[in-house]
Amino acid sequence: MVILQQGDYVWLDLKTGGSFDVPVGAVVKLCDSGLIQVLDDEGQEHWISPQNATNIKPMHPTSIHGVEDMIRLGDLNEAGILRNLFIRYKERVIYTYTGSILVAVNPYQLLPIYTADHIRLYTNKKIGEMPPHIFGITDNCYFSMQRNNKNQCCIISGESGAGKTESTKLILQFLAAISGQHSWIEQQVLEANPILEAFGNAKTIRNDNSSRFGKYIDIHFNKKGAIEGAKIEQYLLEKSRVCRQAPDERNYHIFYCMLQGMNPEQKSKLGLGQASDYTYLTMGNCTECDSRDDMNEYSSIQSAMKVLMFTDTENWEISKLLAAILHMGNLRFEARMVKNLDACVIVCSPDLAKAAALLEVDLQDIMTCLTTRTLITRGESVSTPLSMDQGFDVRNAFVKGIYGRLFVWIVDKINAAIYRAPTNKDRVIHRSIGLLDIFGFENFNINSFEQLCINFANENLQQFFVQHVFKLEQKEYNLEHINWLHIEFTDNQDALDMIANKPMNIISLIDEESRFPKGTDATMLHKLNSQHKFNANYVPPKHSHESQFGIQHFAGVVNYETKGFLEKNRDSLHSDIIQLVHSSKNKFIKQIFQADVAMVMPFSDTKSLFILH
Ligand SMILES: Nc1ncnc2c1ncn2[C@@H]1O[C@H](COP(=O)(O)OP(=O)(O)OP(=O)(O)O)[C@@H](O)[C@H]1O
Repeated sequence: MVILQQGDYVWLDLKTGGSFDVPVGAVVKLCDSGLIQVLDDEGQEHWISPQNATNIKPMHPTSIHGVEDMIRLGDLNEAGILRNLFIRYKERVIYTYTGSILVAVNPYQLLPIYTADHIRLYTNKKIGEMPPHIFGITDNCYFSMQRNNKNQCCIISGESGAGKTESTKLILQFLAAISGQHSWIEQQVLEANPILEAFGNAKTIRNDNSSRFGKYIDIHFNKKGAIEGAKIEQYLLEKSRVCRQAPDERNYHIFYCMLQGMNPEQKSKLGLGQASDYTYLTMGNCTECDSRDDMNEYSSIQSAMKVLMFTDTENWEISKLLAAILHMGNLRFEARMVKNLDACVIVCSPDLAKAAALLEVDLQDIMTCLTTRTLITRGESVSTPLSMDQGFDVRNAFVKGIYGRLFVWIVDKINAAIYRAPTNKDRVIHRSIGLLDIFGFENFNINSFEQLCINFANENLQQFFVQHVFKLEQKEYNLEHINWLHIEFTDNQDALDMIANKPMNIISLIDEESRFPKGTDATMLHKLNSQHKFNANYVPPKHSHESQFGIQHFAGVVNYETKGFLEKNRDSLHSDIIQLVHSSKNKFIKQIFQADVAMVMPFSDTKSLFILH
């Protein structure tokens, strides 16, 4: 039995029955009148009868005022962790350690904790010597690299809007400051961010500046510890956003910035108007974003591009492609019937002419490519009409293809400026810190192929964590015959095996069905069900007409809607589009499609046979 006194801190289990039901912290206000009166952390009063006192448990002293390192918590459970973060957050303390992990809670306001003084205070200090801080963990990382001559890596993970990108920028800022040279290369590394954000970030309902791609920045240091270069890798840009945005969301910032910031003369050369003129920019019914200044951003992007050695010509070529994308988005299709087959035509419009002019392709060729498809059977090419929906799909795939390749080209261009491959001599002293800024686990009302890819990436990160924190650590204890209490943990290896490792895994079945000409989302789901229905990590649809399947991820079950899965996975352009690019007089578009065009094998004078991955 628990005897409580006024002023005691307790855990109060309200058992609300919700999916996220954890006890909350509370303080005892009265307990001499039969009932116990408690006030919880959120300011709610509760009267508890002694019979219900099982709902109340005394709080460990470490949880009462919170701790800087949660490893020290006596109540090391979900409630203990959440309360610890909560009471610190109320005091505007956003950083807390859990051993070598830093937990950051987004303050959504500028706190005065990133000044030059803070940089000085955290430089060359041991973890624990100063209160938890992103600079503290970065300093630790930098000095481990220097002292132990070992490459380091920071993994930054969290849900959208949690503050990953801001944290990455703060880490970079600290590293630039302590590495001490303020060199040109250092400035170039810092200026890569505005460019990446312009082309890879967008306003979503959760975050006005949401990164729609993952990135890994490897920062290289010379033997004196100064930044001497960096290399950026990008993953999984959300290309669908170029053609479609959910309500209250925007397309990539660069489009709006360009329309606001470009001078009228340039705009008229590109035939551009304002954001509200373009279907691709208005699908979310939102062309402006309160927290952003598109016009000013445009000039920052321009100067960052100069720092990263984008020439004026390259810059102009990029603008031409962006403008062409906007004009393509305004094309109108009309349905027709041709020889009893669904067909379509493109309505002649200034947008069509402008797109053709900017892409430097024949107007008639664009029309043909977007409304028909050439099939090659037994050496003969046959043209079949596309339905209006198919025409839209081909147009959108083309546009996504341009934007996706443009993004890759831009990252390559940045790398050309900031990356210097180490010579053999350098390799010995070459040291690096890698920063992984990657999308966190996602579970929306409707989850699609993108969420499967994102959650798969997170399953891998979780396994990395499980390996290092539990498996390898416990193995070492055993080897050294250390007496220890086995720690229970959930190993997600089985889920990973089912998704991507074992034969007939989910990804391989999706891939296989995507390559199969007659494969549909439904046939794919059928194969997934037959293969995995008895796997504990697979949740088959309850009814045969359902188009969803579920996966038991480490962070919970996610249901995936399979409609559209194969189209997204195929993601390759049909051969006529590659042929169109091949015929273009625009050298830049040819350059960004280089790898695809190289796959074109001459077949006859006018037609080609394509082997696409
Ligand atoms: N340390 C911080 N101090 C002040 N504001 C912050 C901090 N971290 C994040 N924010 C605010 O939160 C917003 C969202 O942060 P950020 O873009 O870094 O999230 P994210 O985790 O990278 O999200 P996404 O996955 O959508 O890209 C920022 O634009 C900024 O306004």
